[in-house]
Amino acid sequence: MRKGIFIIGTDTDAGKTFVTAGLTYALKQNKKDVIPYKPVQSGGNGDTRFYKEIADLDYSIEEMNTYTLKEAVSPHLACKLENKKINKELILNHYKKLINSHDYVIVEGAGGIVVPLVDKEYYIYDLIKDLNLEVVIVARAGVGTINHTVLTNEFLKTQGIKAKGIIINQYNNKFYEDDNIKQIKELTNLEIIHKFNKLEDFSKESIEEEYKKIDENKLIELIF
Ligand SMILES: Nc1ncnc2c1ncn2[C@@H]1O[C@H](COP(=O)(O)OP(=O)(O)OP(=O)(O)O)[C@@H](O)[C@H]1O
Ligand SMILES: C[C@H](N)[C@H](N)CCCCCC(=O)O
Ligand SMILES: [Mg+2]
Repeated sequence: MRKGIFIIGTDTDAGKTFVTAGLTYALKQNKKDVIPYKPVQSGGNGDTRFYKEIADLDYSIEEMNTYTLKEAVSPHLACKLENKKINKELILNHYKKLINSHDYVIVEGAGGIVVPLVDKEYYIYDLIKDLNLEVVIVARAGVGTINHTVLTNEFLKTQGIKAKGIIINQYNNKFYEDDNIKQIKELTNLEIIHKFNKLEDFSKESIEEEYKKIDENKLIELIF
């Protein structure tokens, strides 16, 4: 069976792209047919370039993305600045094509869960529902994450979107980070699927080293 998952963040810069590329890398290492998909990116095509470079993908940027917007601001505003309007049908059709031709599709959101794609009309959570996908939440390890993560999970519940678990990013071995994770577990009742360390050196080599620690089987079992 072909399978998709939607990666949401507790905020922009939480590490969705880093995690999406990591999951892609791990599945690819395991000889799985996987493609990452970023429906809407604002601030250029950095996310899809990152997937391509870090996971050594042969896919073109266009295969992995529907809308690239210039300004690094909320997609609804970035669209307005270019006189564009996101057409959800294009995204839904793009996703359908991918899920019909790959075993695993990993979809990355933009920013957090309540980000407008079309002003007053269409939000990231609407897209998740239209795609009929479950989500994985990417959360930071550091101070501020309890509130962000619990609010994200509570909002998902109001929308009837199921969270499969949480991936902690930028873990830096601090005592308060362990307590943050404990609090998040207790308050959300969600599984902590994986913990990615904070890398001092964000080079391809050290990123790959971090990705090699992923247990692919556990990942497939918990996410898909
Ligand atoms: N584990 C990590 N260790 C060190 N730096 C990291 C790590 N994860 C992410 N970063 C840094 O944080 C930045 C933002 O991460 P990333 O691009 O994955 O966020 P995002 O959630 O995808 O943001 P967006 O909403 O723009 O898509 C990265 O460019 C990198 O500099
Ligand atoms: C530009 C940034 N890196 C993302 N691509 C878009 C983040 C939108 C956030 C909107 C908001 O929640 O205020
Ligand atoms: Mg990103």
